[in-house]
Amino acid sequence: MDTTTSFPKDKIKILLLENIHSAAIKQFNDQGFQVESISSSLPEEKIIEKIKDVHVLGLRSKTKVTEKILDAANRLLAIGCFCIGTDQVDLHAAEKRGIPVFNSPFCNSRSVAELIIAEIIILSRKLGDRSKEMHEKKWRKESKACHEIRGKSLGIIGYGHIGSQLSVLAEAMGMSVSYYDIARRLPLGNSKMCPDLKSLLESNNFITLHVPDTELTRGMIGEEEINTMKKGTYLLNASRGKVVQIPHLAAALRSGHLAGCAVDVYPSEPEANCDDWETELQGCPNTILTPHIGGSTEEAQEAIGLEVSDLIISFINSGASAGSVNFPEVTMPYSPSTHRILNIHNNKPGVLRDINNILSEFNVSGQVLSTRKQIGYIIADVDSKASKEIKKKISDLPNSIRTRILY
Ligand SMILES: NC(=O)c1ccc[n+]([C@@H]2O[C@H](COP(=O)([O-])OP(=O)(O)OC[C@H]3O[C@@H](n4cnc5c(N)ncnc54)[C@H](O)[C@@H]3O)[C@@H](O)[C@H]2O)c1
Ligand SMILES: O=C(O)[C@H](O)COP(=O)(O)O
Repeated sequence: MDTTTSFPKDKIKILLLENIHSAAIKQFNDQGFQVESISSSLPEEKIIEKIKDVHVLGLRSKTKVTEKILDAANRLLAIGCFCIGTDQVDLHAAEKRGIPVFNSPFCNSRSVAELIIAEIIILSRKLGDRSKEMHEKKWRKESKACHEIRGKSLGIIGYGHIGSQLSVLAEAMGMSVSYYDIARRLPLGNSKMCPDLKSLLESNNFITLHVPDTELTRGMIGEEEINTMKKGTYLLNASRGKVVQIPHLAAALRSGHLAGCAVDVYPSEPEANCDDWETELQGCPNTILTPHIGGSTEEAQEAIGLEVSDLIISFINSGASAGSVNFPEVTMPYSPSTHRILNIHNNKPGVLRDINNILSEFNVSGQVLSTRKQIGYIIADVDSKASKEIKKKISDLPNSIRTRILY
């Protein structure tokens, strides 16, 4: 392939935050890209300072990518969320600027499901308190209010990649499973769908949350929902921190209404490891607190690193946007001895006519277009002799947001 027109690969700058797995760094280095990897997240003002000449930003669940950051990111081609959640990125603002956001929709879902199974047993046998006592030289052997999980009931809120895997694992441990979801989901094994949230809350020994952070889920478990749960229920949250109203959870634990809880996510979380982090849940009985480690296994992080870096490399090298969460998904096989024009434009009537008026003067061997609410994305393989002229004409159109030329 003639690489005279593509942006030189060794000039492409990638900034990775939050200790993204070395598998991703290796993939980017193998492409000849420049990579800077930082183990922590960064506050908005620091990212604004660094983002000016960055082409790809990689992050996990902590880093907030705001419109203010995107306004400063005039070279940014793509964002990679090396995790499942993408609520930390202003997806609307990224779309408007023609910046695709890629994520890894399920590589760490098994890790979360296994953590929840472990925590259900730990809570049911009060292992957290027993272990803490042993470290304090206290021998406290007792079976009171300690139970097997076989024959107990698990209510899953959010029956997606994590919830459904958890359903199968819980049934394998002898639990009965019900779930509540706003979408129709295939019940796996003998699990039962609850018609509404209330019926799930009032009928399960263990209740676990596996929903995204959305307008609908923020604060969805508050005082009323906790009071709907039977006395002695256990609550687990490894979804997003704003889903459960912590003060009401802490009160229910201290009053004895809830028998225990396991929390992995919090309304606000530190940008890096620290020694002074506080939550109202500290000191509550039979309470397991973990620092957002649901997806933190070697297996999950390596798989995520490979998956998301592959998606980004493919977008940089061929314009393929499959796997993005906020962008029209377009891919097109390579056409030999052509140059590839990538154009992202405002999705307005007449734009395609203007582009095709330009392309119609030249030999086009392939063209694919897809649109979303705000933007359209077109890939066209054109005569390499005319590609620079075509790129300039399309780039100059009033509704063009970004136009690239490859090969
Ligand atoms: N603690 C961690 O380390 C960790 C790891 C991975 C994912 N997560 C979080 O868990 C969430 C779920 O992950 P997933 O892979 O299962 O996502 P998913 O998209 O596969 O499943 C989410 C499910 O929740 C349902 N849902 C959405 N809004 C709902 C509502 N208001 N009521 C009931 N159900 C609702 C959806 O229909 C979907 O079935 C992610 O969005 C992420 O925020 C946390
Ligand atoms: O969204 C996710 O996948 C989880 O919250 C994991 O986030 P992390 O990669 O920051 O651990």
